[in-house]
Amino acid sequence: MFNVGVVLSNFSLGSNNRSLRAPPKEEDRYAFTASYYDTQADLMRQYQLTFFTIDNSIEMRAEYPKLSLKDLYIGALVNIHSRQLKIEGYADDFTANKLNSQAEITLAMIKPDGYYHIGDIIAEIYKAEFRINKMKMVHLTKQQAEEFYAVHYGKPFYNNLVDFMSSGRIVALELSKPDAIQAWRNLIGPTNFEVARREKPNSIRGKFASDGTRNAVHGSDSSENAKIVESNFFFGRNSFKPVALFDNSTLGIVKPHAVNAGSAGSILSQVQKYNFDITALQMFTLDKVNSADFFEVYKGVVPEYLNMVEELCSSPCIAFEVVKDENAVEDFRSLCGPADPELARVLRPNTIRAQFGQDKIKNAVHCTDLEEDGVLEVEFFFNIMQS
Ligand SMILES: Nc1ncnc2c1ncn2[C@@H]1O[C@H](COP(=O)(O)OP(=O)(O)OP(=O)(O)O)[C@@H](O)[C@H]1O
Repeated sequence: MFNVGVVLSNFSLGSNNRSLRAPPKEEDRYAFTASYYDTQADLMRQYQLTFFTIDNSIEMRAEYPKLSLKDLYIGALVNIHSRQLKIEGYADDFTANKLNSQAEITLAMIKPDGYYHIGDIIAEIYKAEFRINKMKMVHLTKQQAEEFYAVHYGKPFYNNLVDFMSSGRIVALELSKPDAIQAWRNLIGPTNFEVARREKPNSIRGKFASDGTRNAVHGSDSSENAKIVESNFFFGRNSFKPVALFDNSTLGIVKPHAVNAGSAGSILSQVQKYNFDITALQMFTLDKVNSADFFEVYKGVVPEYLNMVEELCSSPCIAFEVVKDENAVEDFRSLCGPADPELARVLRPNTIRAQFGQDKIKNAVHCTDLEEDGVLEVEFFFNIMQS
């Protein structure tokens, strides 16, 4: 049972990292079967425990069909047997060489004038086979906009650019795929909106830019800028003022299976098309405790409770605050449709769950059930989880 397993943990007890050295010889390693009672999942887990005498290190190996190679990238949070692990780096040259070339990082931004096209732009990102590693809606202060665009300080368009970039909500996204920087710049099109419209009418700027400064999106211009400067600017700190309104609002979550299927952009497009305002948006990776906390009210009430918890923490989800002048909770529930997608396809074929849901657990989106819980659920993500 262990031959298709993943290394679950590798705690080096010696001073050197064993995996960076020559492979151990047979006589240096001793293998055992072992078990561990996982209290979170209420399950007995089976492992192969290997002990390496050469440096007193261990390896635990177990079958793990839920995980795939695409889930493992630098910065990813993965939940394995009720433990949340952060992937921090590559442990050997083979992995680094093989995966680095497959996963260049770029920083994309949907600028304030792209706000009403957030869903459409995210749909294009998935269609072009980028992976979204991180995503966060923020509202830059003037000082933060000046810092981000410091390289243009003194140019004639600088003040206008800073005013514009701090004038409304933006969405920052860390994207990856092979040759991501160039691929994203090709997808967004020329900086100048007139050139974009004339020469690349189907590019993002060709479709959505409206003047020299208001050109809908941003893209990094070099690998160093993307990772060290720009991604860090948005995701390496938490000093942005809150964007959620916590008023007349309700919570939506694009569930992990729908994120993995690349449907998040199309789902958000529908939300925007029906005139809901998306006032906060962020990708989260929940652990099992957070997921169980969030669904606590369903415990003992709906038979699917445990499966709902498992699905929500299985990989990244995208939470968003939805605002409407009145009836936000009820109207958004109506757009999502019946909880069972099979039923939704028969009764309400235009709803989100009818179009993107698979079954009662993987039903594409979560929406708040009760009027009085709308703001509370928004607070769970954009107050408690965010901080
Ligand atoms: N001549 C200009 N007039 C007005 N605004 C400009 C001008 N040149 C650049 N800008 C604004 O400044 C931003 C940054 O300019 P830059 O030359 O770095 O272009 P870019 O790399 O294509 O854009 P971005 O950095 O936003 O991806 C542009 O996207 C645009 O919003």
